[in-house]
Amino acid sequence: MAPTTRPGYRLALCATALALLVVMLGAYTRLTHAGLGCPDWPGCYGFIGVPQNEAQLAHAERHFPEAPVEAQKGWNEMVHRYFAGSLGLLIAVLAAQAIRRGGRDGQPLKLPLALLALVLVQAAFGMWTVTLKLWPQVVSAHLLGGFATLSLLFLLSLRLSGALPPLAGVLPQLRALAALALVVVIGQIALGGWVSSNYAAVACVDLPTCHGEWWPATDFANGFHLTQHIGPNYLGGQLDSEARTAIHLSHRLGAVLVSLLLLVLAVQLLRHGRSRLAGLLLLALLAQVSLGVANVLLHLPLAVALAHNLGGAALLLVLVLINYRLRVPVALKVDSGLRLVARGSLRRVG
Ligand code: HEM
Repeated sequence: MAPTTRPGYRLALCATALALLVVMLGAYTRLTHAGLGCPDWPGCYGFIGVPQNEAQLAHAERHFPEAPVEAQKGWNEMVHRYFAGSLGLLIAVLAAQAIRRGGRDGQPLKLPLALLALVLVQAAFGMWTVTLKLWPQVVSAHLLGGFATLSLLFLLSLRLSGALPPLAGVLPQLRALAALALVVVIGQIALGGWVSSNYAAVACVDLPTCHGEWWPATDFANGFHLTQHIGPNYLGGQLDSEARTAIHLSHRLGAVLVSLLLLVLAVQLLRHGRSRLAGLLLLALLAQVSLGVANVLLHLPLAVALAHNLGGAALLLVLVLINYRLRVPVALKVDSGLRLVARGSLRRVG
């Protein structure tokens, strides 16, 4: 039986693609040091675009003397905001449609509502990113929120796609392993955000050693002092070299842990006949580790840093897909007279 998609599927898919673009634009803004390209929010020096003519530039100088206009950085920031705003509207439409359908016929309701709440929180974090002048805690939370929005939209698309999940029983251990892998990858993404927002990417420029040593001088207490408030302006980073080294090394060690765990998961998927999922996982992992290594050895070229961000998103989506495939969230009728009644179990009907 060919799977039939549910209403809202195409819109959810468009929103997922747009979320990926917004995440990439956010990374571009961060990596081009344009996070403070507009010193206010939601406007830019009080305008809906970047100040251009003489009167607007004079207004900007009068009201924001400490932040001279840099048109390119301003546009990087504003383009990200406009695309993020459009994504918010799209999610609001998805939520309104879900409310109208009232969760009938297995249509998701809680997920679109959770997405709406999340995108509103993201808007607030976007504002704090600017008003708290790139405080790393806020920048990292904003990055994680972006990845969460993307993953949940992808999950919504999967649930609306109507594709039948595999029928064969799945071992609870395999499901638990996949769930653990998802959590660990989220942790690694958070660490990556912390590296980026603390400008620790080039804290070590050799690999696998750092400063020519296997374990150089590090300061974990300051590197992970989450309530620290050094400022006032965090652009370019404020931590000293040893604290940045600690952050950088943690992300490397995290990558080793992630790789080992994902390799075990891939082997288990293969053993359970899920070779395509295993292949996808290995491909995403290999690409992400290679891009991470290239980031270090080539001293963070913009294109590689952007691709590493995209790779993190791809790895996350692959894990969402695997976890979804290993679970059976809704009752689905199938031709053979078998009905899927609960997570992975089969019952004959009729
Ligand atoms: C294995 C899975 C990995 C994941 C999921 C991951 C994820 C991430 C993410 C999400 C970021 C933040 C990007 C941004 O802010 O735009 C990041 C940053 C970074 N990662 Fe990874 N990473 C992984 C492996 C590695 C490896 C193996 C290395 C190198 C040894 C590495 C080096 C870096 C560096 C240098 C940055 C900072 C880039 C910047 O400042 O923008 N990563 N990582």
